[in-house]
Amino acid sequence: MDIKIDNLTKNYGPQKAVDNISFEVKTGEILGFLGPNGAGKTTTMKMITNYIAVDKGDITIGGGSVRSGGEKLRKHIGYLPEHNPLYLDMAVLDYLEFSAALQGVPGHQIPERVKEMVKLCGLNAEKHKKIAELSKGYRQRVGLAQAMIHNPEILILDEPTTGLDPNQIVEIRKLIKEIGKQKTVILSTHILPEVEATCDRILIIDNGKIVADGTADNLRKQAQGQELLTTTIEDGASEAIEKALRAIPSVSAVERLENNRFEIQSKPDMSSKREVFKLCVENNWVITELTPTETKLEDIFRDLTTK
Ligand SMILES: Nc1ncnc2c1ncn2[C@@H]1O[C@H](COP(=O)(O)OP(=O)(O)OP(=O)(O)O)[C@@H](O)[C@H]1O
Repeated sequence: MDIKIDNLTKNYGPQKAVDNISFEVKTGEILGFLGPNGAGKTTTMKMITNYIAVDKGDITIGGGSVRSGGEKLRKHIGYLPEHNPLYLDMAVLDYLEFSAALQGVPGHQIPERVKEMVKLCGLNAEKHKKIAELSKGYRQRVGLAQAMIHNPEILILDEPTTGLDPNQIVEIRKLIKEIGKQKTVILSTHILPEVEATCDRILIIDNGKIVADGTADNLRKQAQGQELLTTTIEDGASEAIEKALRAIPSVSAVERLENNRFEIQSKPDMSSKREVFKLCVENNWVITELTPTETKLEDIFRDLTTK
């Protein structure tokens, strides 16, 4: 089920939280929603899940507008809110049965659905415990199970791995990736490697506006523009090597990192690899390292959101 967002705007009084954004998410796609604190991620997610009303613009889910059919559309959506509200006094199984009934799962299907979610979310060993007795990570798993209990076609996950230990993070990411093959998933996070590990596409929002939309590779390419190489060249004096590198016509800047290790920036749309190689052959210098430096997602994020 596809989600289409058209010119969506939300204000809280004078505070503009979401400012005229448009994007689409297709079935089978996992979209990573990134942005600094207060960027508008949760507000957007709350509008998609119909927890708060849209001010301007529209959201269509499977072709139906949230403006006219919000209640009906809710059954297609599973939502893990940022603070994962749970009934702490309930046992895991009771809570999941209760959530299933709330979400309109027919009574005779509830035991089977609960069983499936317990298995999928790795809750078997904890299923008889009260939620209050669970660790943070297991509470998060219960939140995920609750979000998926009615087998929704769309999953909206607000910071799903917050508070999890590294092992649990890997497991929950695996789980989301698996689920995302058939469903439409939007997840927000502050953890940049998480987006690379889990998401097909990244949307970066800042001050209520979309500032980037694409795959991690695309964003990197856009940000890179210029080739950046790290090289170690041996068997020559570092001053002479640096001078010769600077003289290569395609090179725009050279920075010496350590003794004979340099960072070479090429001019826009030019590559210096072959010239560096030829230079070393001519001078009997030996290249022991020549690697293109990847722009990190962190750098792209900082670049786009700290203006
Ligand atoms: N109920 C509210 N009343 C007034 N302002 C609000 C309310 N909820 C959010 N805001 C404001 O709207 C803006 C967007 O907030 P939102 O919670 O959507 O950001 P976010 O990207 O989810 O941030 P975070 O990463 O910190 O969770 C912020 O300036 C915030 O202070």
